[in-house]
Amino acid sequence: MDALSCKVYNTNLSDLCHRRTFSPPALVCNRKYVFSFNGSHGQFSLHLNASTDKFKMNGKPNFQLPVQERRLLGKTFSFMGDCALEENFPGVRMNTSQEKIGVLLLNLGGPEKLHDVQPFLFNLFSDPDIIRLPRLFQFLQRPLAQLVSVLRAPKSKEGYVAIGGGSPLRRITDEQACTLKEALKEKKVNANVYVAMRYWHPFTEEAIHQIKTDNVTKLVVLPLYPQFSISTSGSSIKLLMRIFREDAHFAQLPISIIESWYQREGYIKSMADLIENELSNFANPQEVMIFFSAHGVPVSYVEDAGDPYRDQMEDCINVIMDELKSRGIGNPHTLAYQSRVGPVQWLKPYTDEVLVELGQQGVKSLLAVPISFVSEHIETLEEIDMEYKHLALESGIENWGRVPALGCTSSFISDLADAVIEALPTASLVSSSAKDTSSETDTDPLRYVINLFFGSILAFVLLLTPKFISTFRNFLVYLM
Ligand SMILES: C=CC1=C(C)c2cc3[nH]c(cc4nc(cc5[nH]c(cc1n2)c(C)c5CCC(=O)O)C(CCC(=O)O)=C4C)c(C)c3C=C
Ligand SMILES: [Fe+2]
Repeated sequence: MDALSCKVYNTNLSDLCHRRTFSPPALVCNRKYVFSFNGSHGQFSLHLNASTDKFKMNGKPNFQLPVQERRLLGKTFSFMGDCALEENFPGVRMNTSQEKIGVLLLNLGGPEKLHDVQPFLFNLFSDPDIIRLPRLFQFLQRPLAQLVSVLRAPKSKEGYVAIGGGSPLRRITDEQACTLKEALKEKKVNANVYVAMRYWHPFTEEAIHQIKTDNVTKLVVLPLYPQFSISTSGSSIKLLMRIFREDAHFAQLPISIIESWYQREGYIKSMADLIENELSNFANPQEVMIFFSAHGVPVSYVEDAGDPYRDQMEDCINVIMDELKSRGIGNPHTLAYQSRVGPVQWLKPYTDEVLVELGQQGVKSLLAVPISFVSEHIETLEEIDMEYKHLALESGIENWGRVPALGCTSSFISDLADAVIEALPTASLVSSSAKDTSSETDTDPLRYVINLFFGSILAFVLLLTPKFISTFRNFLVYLM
């Protein structure tokens, strides 16, 4: 490891503008080298694939170091010109016996029995990242969650009854955790893999407790959502950061958080494999419309709160379609958003409306591709397989297919293992000084009383306005 010397010269990037020495590569796997250094904008990791000569910066494949001349000389890599990098190949490294690596998988969680549905919905709607109330009204979050969960529960239960009486999410996530542990082991990394659900068992707090008990010395946090949204990975990461800041144990633990990974080659190729495979089941594969259906979020998340979800989703689909094109598959495709809840505007176009339009336009064969989630769940098994299939057939579409969720597909899990390995060198201490403004209201009693006082007055005034009354009525009608 010490034999490494790795320097970058004269690049025009602000963070690489000085001569820098990188860390030794923390792990080498299939000739992939990962170096890290602290730049003025935070910690960076540089990924070098010695087989393909390609660089990745902080997991982004499009990042190109301005390299003018490259030479591979025996055991020395030399990059000259704008950037130079030299290293002696250090050989394969296993994590040491003192090092205990933990991988924390983040997921949503789902009710296992019908009896769990209402409390699960209460947990979901209590999350300020799911129902985003203006600051002054945040004290209404829990009463509103109680009301909405009770009203929504009967409709939700119907869905869970249709898929066998409960969510398969816990079982599938546990299987993914086991398979990931095995994949890491094959790549010479011994790690424990933990599951943290946001709204049902095993809750995030349970996983955190286990990580402490096991004396994990380095942690990689991996959300099981390919694309980032405030409402999914964002909410789970926010909760984790709060726990980490409040627990002295985690102040000493190097942690690396992978926020999104939809652009990873292994994921893209695995999705393309599934699509290619399902297309081959149609009588005329080249005529099939590839219909990506993503879970929606309210438009305000993207347009007001800066959620990158829509951009990442569109980018993800473009990359998958490029991969398919490179395999000679040039089918038409479209993207729509499903599963909206409540009276606000959600990302458009809506899946149900597009299906009807496609039927009217004469599309006869359609392959539905669930794209925002990597395991089967109520919205694939009930909403897509039952409701949307029925709607599509009614609208004139004759041949229907659906791509399965990735689940434990080996190429996909192997890629997740690579993502974990690549994230290890960037693990660093979570700053205790970073301020979490979302919890301020809960912890500052004066602010809470002021909010309660003015919020109650505002709520009272609003309650009397006709617009509010009709919005609220729509809201309830929509939920039931
Ligand atoms: C990327 C995936 C998801 C996003 C984005 C998302 C946002 C989001 N969801 C709701 C409301 C509900 N979601 C529900 C279930 C549910 N949601 C996701 C994924 C995303 N949600 C999954 C995987 C599941 C299913 C879990 C399971 O049991 O299998 C539900 C409960 C089911 C129902 O009643 O329809 C609700 C409600 C909102 C409001 C939101 C964004 C703000
Ligand atoms: Fe959802």
